[in-house]
Amino acid sequence: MAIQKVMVIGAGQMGAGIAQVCAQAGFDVLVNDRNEDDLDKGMKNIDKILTRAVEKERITAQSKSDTLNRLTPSSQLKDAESCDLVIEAVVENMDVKRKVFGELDEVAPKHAILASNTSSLPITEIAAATKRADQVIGMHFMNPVPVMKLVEIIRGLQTSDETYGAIETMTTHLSKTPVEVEDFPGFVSNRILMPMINEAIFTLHEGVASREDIDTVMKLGTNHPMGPLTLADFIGLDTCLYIMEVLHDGFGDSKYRPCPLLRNYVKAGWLGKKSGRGFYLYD
Ligand SMILES: CC(=O)CC(=O)SCCNC(=O)CCNC(=O)[C@H](O)C(C)(C)COP(=O)(O)OP(=O)(O)OC[C@H]1O[C@@H](n2cnc3c(N)ncnc32)[C@H](O)[C@@H]1OP(=O)(O)O
Ligand SMILES: NC(=O)C1=CN([C@@H]2O[C@H](COP(=O)(O)OP(=O)(O)OC[C@H]3O[C@@H](n4cnc5c(N)ncnc54)[C@H](OP(=O)(O)O)[C@@H]3O)[C@@H](O)[C@H]2O)C=CC1
Repeated sequence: MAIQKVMVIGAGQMGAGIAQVCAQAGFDVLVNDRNEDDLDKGMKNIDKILTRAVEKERITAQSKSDTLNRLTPSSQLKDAESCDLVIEAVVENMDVKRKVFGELDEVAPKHAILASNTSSLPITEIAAATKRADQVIGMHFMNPVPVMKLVEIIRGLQTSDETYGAIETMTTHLSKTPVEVEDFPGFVSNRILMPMINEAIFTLHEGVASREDIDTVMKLGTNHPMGPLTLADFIGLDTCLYIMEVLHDGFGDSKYRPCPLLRNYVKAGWLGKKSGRGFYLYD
């Protein structure tokens, strides 16, 4: 069955971006969050990004209003009963994701595909919380979603070819490039990116250079658009720590141990740009 209606769960930075690109591609989208304030903030963020796109003449005012009309806020998982695809983008925690998938399995129609935007967690284990493991898949968007062209598509052990094909087609429809990846911790993107970020944090922790100089070296010396500490703040330090823990546990190799400074910052509530403070301060 063709995908027409989508629910995105979690209206944080990733969920809002995913909802936006789905609506821009013509899908009807329910934007779900358990927290009314987060939901409101997510919807306002989408409006802000679309307004900026109109100002820059990248889209028309009509296209902005058509996109907004396709987006409907939702505060109950039960609303998934009308959807063909659900994309989960809640916190990077296996227990939380398994709970969401278990509940979704009860309410989503039998034909619906359940996708996770997880950065690193095993899709096979998330799928095992449902009775439709063949219809569960990883659909890993990159941040910021409206700008970044890649989606890693991760097959769990039981993901069917039909499910894979539907998500590959959907990804192309969103004007993104799909790449098929096996279900290994951190997939490809974060297995490579996150140890680099973690090493940058060790470099700061050991006093090798200041935060600004570490970022400058990687920006000017290796042409990265953002330095690794700025990028960590942008991703969210909690998410970076969760991903390092998944790599560390998943491979059992000490080379993935999270830097103690990263742990301290997360314990302090310094989660990066989203909390106003990480390696840098934000307004
Ligand atoms: C953790 C995971 O699981 C996986 C991940 O996602 S890892 C993170 C992957 N992402 C990255 O590595 C991002 C690295 N950074 C970059 O590519 C760039 O710095 C950036 C695209 C974020 C910003 O680019 P920039 O040139 O520094 O700034 P800026 O000129 O303001 O923005 C460039 C364009 O992106 C758009 N943009 C920037 N931030 C945006 C956002 N949050 N949402 C939507 N659009 C955004 C701007 O509107 C601008 O569009 P135009 O070209 O039409 O003007
Ligand atoms: N940040 C990034 O660069 C990237 C992140 N990802 C992945 O995307 C996912 C989300 O990350 P991100 O958007 O950054 O996180 P955020 O913290 O910005 O947003 C997560 C949102 O999900 C909500 N939420 C948490 N639990 C539930 C639940 N049970 N039901 C409904 N909503 C819930 C949170 O609300 P509340 O505040 O109430 O907890 C919050 O609004 C993670 O799996 C992450 O690994 C993937 C690619 C890139």
